[in-house]
Order: sequence, then structure tokens, then C-alpha cells
Amino acid sequence: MEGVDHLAFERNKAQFDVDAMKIVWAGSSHALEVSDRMSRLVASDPAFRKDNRAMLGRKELFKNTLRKAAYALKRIIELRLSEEEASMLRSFVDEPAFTDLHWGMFVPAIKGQGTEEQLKKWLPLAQKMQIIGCYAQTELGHGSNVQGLETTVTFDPKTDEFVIHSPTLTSSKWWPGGLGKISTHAVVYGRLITDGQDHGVHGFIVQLRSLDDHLPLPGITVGDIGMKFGNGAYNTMDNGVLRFDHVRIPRDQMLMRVSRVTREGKYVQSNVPRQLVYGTMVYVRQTIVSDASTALSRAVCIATRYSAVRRQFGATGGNPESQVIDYKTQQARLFPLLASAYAFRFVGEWLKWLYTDVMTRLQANDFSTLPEAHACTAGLKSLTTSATSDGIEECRKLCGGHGYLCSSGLPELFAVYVPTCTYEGDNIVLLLQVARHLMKTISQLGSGKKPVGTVAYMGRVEQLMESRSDVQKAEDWLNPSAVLGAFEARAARKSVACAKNLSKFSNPEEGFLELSNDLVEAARAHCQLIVVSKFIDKLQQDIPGKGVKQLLEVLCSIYALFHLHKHLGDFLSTGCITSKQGSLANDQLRSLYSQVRPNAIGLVDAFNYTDHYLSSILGRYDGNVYPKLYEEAWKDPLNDSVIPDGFQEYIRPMLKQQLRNARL
Ligand SMILES: CCCCCCCCCC/C=C\CCCCCCC/C=C/C(=O)SCCNC(=O)CCNC(=O)[C@H](O)C(C)(C)COP(=O)(O)OP(=O)(O)OC[C@H]1O[C@@H](n2cnc3c(N)ncnc32)[C@H](O)[C@@H]1OP(=O)(O)O
Ligand SMILES: Cc1cc2nc3c(=O)[nH]c(=O)nc-3n(C[C@H](O)[C@H](O)[C@H](O)COP(=O)(O)OP(=O)(O)OC[C@H]3O[C@@H](n4cnc5c(N)ncnc54)[C@H](O)[C@@H]3O)c2cc1C
Repeated sequence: MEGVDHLAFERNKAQFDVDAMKIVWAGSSHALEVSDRMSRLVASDPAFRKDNRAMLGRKELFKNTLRKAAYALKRIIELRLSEEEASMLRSFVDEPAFTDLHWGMFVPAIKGQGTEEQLKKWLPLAQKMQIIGCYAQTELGHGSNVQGLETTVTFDPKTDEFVIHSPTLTSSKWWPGGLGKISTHAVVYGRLITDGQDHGVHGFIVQLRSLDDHLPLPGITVGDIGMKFGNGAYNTMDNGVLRFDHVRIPRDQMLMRVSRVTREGKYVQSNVPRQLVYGTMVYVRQTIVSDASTALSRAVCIATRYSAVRRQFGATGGNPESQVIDYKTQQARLFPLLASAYAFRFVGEWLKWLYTDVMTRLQANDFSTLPEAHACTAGLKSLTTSATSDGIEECRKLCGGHGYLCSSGLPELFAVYVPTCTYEGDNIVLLLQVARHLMKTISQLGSGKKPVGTVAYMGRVEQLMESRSDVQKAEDWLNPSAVLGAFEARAARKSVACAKNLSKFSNPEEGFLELSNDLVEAARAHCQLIVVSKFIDKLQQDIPGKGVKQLLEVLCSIYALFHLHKHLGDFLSTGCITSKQGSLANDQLRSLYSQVRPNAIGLVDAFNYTDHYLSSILGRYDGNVYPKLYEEAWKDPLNDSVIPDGFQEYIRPMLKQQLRNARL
């Protein structure tokens, strides 16, 4: 029935102030107001329609993305939107596009690695979109191993220029988004060579295409790398290939904040650490953590609403069948994902703060927190994107057969989301970076260097090696200090075990390779501890609204106890808890799921997503699923005609032949 809220009875069950929760989710009343206004602006404009993406061929799909990007910019200018509003509007357009790389990596790379002079020259051009840029780092032969890049950038003192060259097939730039067809410029990473000496990888601003006719400049071969996973999905992006044949650029197009080359060809390093060349990745990894909560919450919103609508089995005495959300197994799969969406929101907020703090310190030449920023962004990017990818797929299964339809919104969300496990650093490679940080921290304990930030607990390692959980009954697990104690002890013990095993190797690098599986597990335990502790910290804040804080406490306990249950082997084998305490945690989880149940729809309504943004019939706000699914099926191009193309040509003769054979 049109206009009827089929989920109203669920909404009435909520025991908390949903509007107050919306503010917590958005981060502030101001952020909620802006995101609400921008999402409605996009949803109400037919130019931003996106329900037909899965049906479009690549060229049409891509052209449509270009139209939307240009139209979005036109609206941003017409409506005089602020930077914050413009960025929200672009995110609600909800279609991967060259603009993501322009705003998300090209501009930040210049900002982070350019000198004041370079900022003055390039930023206004980029900000007014008079040039369009991408981030060209990865090559056909090397992505993870940045130091292994092969593109050469050789200084020619005669002309005061750099000569960029792709000496091998594997040195072809491969993957950069926006590169294939649209970017006019790129920040290109290559090996800097002066006077025959290789100084390693540096960034350079390179013009790729003419600003007059958009043709590639001389010496440049550029194109798209081809179709990617899923229909629609990430194929709106022109990931590209790029080769240089001795292309010349002026010397001042080397990004020179970290190091520079003088007119005479002398290589000069500034006092800034060379790792700042990797700064753009740190920035993007931080944004990816917040985006994980957005992607996961979308999937969870769809699966939760549909689970309340869907009924199977259990009809008794004339009563309707059971809502699938009432099955304990459905709750045990769904509610930890709901809790994870909130957990990732808060850890994302904290990571943004950490990043801003590091940037402020860098301005004052304080580089002390850079390793912590690298480890946290790398580890949390890895943890949250892996969990979100798995979570989206779990939500598809939670929706049964209908979850597999494109109109559920879940297949496209999954296809767009999964590459986050690979881009901006393969998730395993990034966890190994965290493990290095942990091993370094432990190795420095003896020297009296006090660990700070997220590794501060390592300073209490002796106590953590001995500690025993004092949980005696299920409710004791609601105590944040019981949870923190167990997670800290597990993380510390796993790291210490790795450090001890490493010390048995005469060659530490060999040991690191041999023990890498254990190191990855230790890094994961550390990252889960960060998520749990930042959720607990969030609950120390003043959180207004009836029942809001109480429900967040429930979600925080679910996040922690679900992971304790999932990784029970870890907690038991390290001796942090007993098997009795493990089973008490499980008892407590069941009770927590029951507390979430009446509030489940309210908790996903608090994400404040429009139907346009969710793009899912199963996740419709009004729960009117079946008529809309039925209606949607008839829109498929296959249903344009009763008899499909190809039937007369192939199937009719085949049928006839088979009938003739049968008669013989
Ligand atoms: C239905 C529609 C639905 C729509 C749904 C929407 C959802 C979509 C979500 C979208 C989300 C966000 C959008 C953002 C837009 C961006 C799109 C992104 C596109 C992708 C871009 C890319 O992938 S760019 C390329 C990225 N490449 C990598 O990440 C490479 C990974 N490798 C590395 O980072 C390094 O090489 C590695 C760290 C692994 C090793 O480096 P190496 O030089 O070998 O270093 P080491 O020897 O190991 O270490 C040296 C010391 O340096 C320290 N260190 C390393 N890295 C850093 C760093 N980044 N910062 C600071 N310090 C660093 C390291 O710790 C060592 O220190 P030590 O003290 O010497 O031990
Ligand atoms: C959709 C998408 C968009 C992208 N956009 C861009 C872009 O805009 N700009 C850009 O420059 N790049 C981009 N990339 C490239 C991306 O950053 C790289 O693909 C990514 O960093 C992974 O590197 P790789 O492909 O070399 O993987 P590999 O390192 O070859 O990984 C292959 C396997 O080897 C394993 N492995 C590798 N090294 C180790 C190790 N030391 N220890 C243990 N295991 C290891 C990995 O875990 C993985 O299982 C994009 C990629 C994708 C998929």
C-alpha cells in the first residue's frame, strides 16, 4: 500500500530518542542539518537518478557519471555551497568518479607535499577545477612495494627540467582512478635521479592532456585498464594506464616540501621526515575508516528493515508468521554488525582528531606522533574495511534470496566497496606495518622509552602478562574495565609472544617473514583493542537524549563481547580469561541482543538515510517491499517484449529440431 508506513509498529517500539541519536551519528546538530539538507537536495533532483546503473553498458554508464559530475559542480556554484556542503553533496551523489581522486588525493598530495609557492600556483587551479588531477603511484609491477617503483625522473641540468620515462612494461602506471580518460594532470611518483644517483621515490606534478583539445601530450600514452568487478559498481571510474616516453617537465613541478633539487642539480633534504612523501596515503586511510561506518551502516539499515518486514514460519492460532528479525540466529548475525557500524563511526571520529593533531604538530616541526598516525591509520583502515566488506556480504545473506537482486542495493554496494581492502594499501601489508610498530615499541621498553598513545598499555606489559579477569557473573562483562582488561591483556600477550619468537632469529627480517601470520594476528588484536577503547571513551562524554547513552552502552558491549566470543581461542590460549568467563560473555551477549531488538529499527533510522541514498527496495523507509519488488521486475529490459531477442534465431529452430528428432 502506497503511503502506509509498514514499519510504524516497529518504530513505536523504540525506547530512545531517535532524533538525539541522529545527532550523535552525524557528529553534531550542525553536521546533521547539513547532511540532511544535502541528501534531500540530491534525492529530489532527477538528474541524480541512479537506479538504472546495473543495466547500463560501460560507455553509457561512464558518460552518465561525467554528466552528473559536471551537473553537481554547476549546482554547487549556483547554490554557492560551502566546501563542507559541496563535499557532502558529492558523497550523496554516491557514484565513484574521477572527482573522488581529484578532491581526495590530487589536492591533498599538493597540499601535503608542495611548498608554499607550489600551493599558491596549483591549488587555485585545482580548486576551481580548471585542471583535473589524479594520483599516479601504482605500476603494473609494483603497488604495495612503493620503493620498488620503476618510473624514472631524471634531472637534466642543461634545460633545468626533469625527464620522466617508463623504462619497462612493468613500470607502466596502472590503476590510478580518473587517469584513464579524464585527468588533465597527475601527481606522478617515480625514482628521482640526479647526476646518476638514485634518491628513491618522489612526487611530481605532470600535465598529461592538452587543456585545449584534451589529447595526450607528446610522449604520453594513456587509456582505461578495462572492466572491473560487478555491473555498474566501480566501472563508473576510469582507472587508467600511463606510459612516459622521455616526457619533460620544469624542475619546479617536483613536490618540494620534503626534499628539493636545486638549479645546479643538487639534491637537498629538508628537516621533514622522508615518510611525508607517503602522507597522502595516511590522509586517505583516515577518511576510509569513517567511510567504512557509512558503507556498513547502509547494508545494516537494509538488512534490519527487511528482517522486520520478512516473515517465515511460526504462524500459530491465526497469528502471522514470525518476523525473521526475531530469530536469535538472525540477531546474532545482524546486531554485531549494527554495533560495528557505530563502533567504526566513533573510532573514525577519533582518528580524524588524531590526524588533525598530527598535522598541527607537523606545522610546528614536531614529527614525534607520525609513527603512531601511520600505525593507527594503516591498522584501522585494514580492520574496518575487511569487517565492512564481510559485513555487507553477511547482510546480503541475511536478506535471503531477495538480497541477491540488484534492486536490494547490496550487490552494487559490495562490488563498489570490496576494493577498499586492497587500495590505499593491501590489508595484510598494512597489518604488517602495525606489527612492525608493535615490535619496535616492545624492543624499546627496556631502554626506558615510555610508550604513548594507543600503545601506552604496553608500558604496563609486566602487569598485563600476569593479570587475570575477575569476571564472576555475566553482568560483570558490562563493566568497561573488565572488557578493557581482557582486550589489553590479549593484545599485549600476543605481541610479547611474537617478540619472544622473533628474538630467536639471528636475522630479524627473516624472523619477521617466518612469523608474519602471528604478527598479523597480534596487529589485529591491537586494532580491535583501539576500536573497543575508543567506543568506551566516547561513552565518557556527555550524551544527551532519552535512552541514547544507555543504548550506545549496549552496542559497545555487543561489539566487545562479540569479538571476545569470536576470538575466544585467543583469549583462552593467552590465559586472559577462563572458559567459564568466556561462556558468561556469551550469556551476556544473548541478553544484549534482546535489549537491541525493540530498538533495532530506531537505531538504523538514526543513520538518517534517504531512500535515494540507500537505493534499495528491501531497505525502503516505509517497508513496502513486496509491491515494489514486483513492480521493479517489470522494468527489466528483458521484459520489454514478451518474446526475447534470440528466441526466434536460436531456440525456436532448436525446439523444432528436437521435436523432429523425437518423431523419427
Ligand atoms: C552503490 C554505491 C556504493 C558507494 C559506496 C561508497 C563506499 C566507497 C568508499 C570510498 C572511500 C573513500 C573514498 C576516497 C577516495 C579515494 C579512492 C582511493 C583510490 C585508491 C588509491 C590508491 O590506492 S593510491 C596507492 C596506494 N598505495 C599504497 O597504499 C601502497 C602501500 N604501501 C605502502 O604504503 C608502503 O610501501 C609500505 C608502508 C607498505 C612500506 O613502505 P617502505 O617504504 O618499504 O617502508 P618500510 O621500509 O616498511 O618503512 C620505512 C619506515 O617508514 C614508515 N612508514 C611507512 N609508511 C608510512 C607512512 N605512510 N607514514 C609514515 N611512516 C610510514 C615505516 O613505519 C617505517 O618506519 P621505521 O621507523 O623505519 O620502522
Ligand atoms: C579499485 C582500485 C583503485 C585504485 N586506485 C589507485 C589510484 O588511484 N592510484 C594508485 O596509485 N593506485 C591505485 N590502486 C592500486 C592499489 O593501491 C594497489 O593495488 C594496492 O596498493 C595493492 O598493491 P598490489 O596491487 O601491488 O598488491 P600486491 O602487493 O601484489 O598484493 C598481492 C598479494 O600479495 C600479498 N603481499 C604483498 N606483499 C606482501 C608482504 N610483504 N607480505 C605478505 N603478503 C604480501 C598481499 O597481501 C596480496 O594478497 C587502486 C587499486 C584498485 C583495486
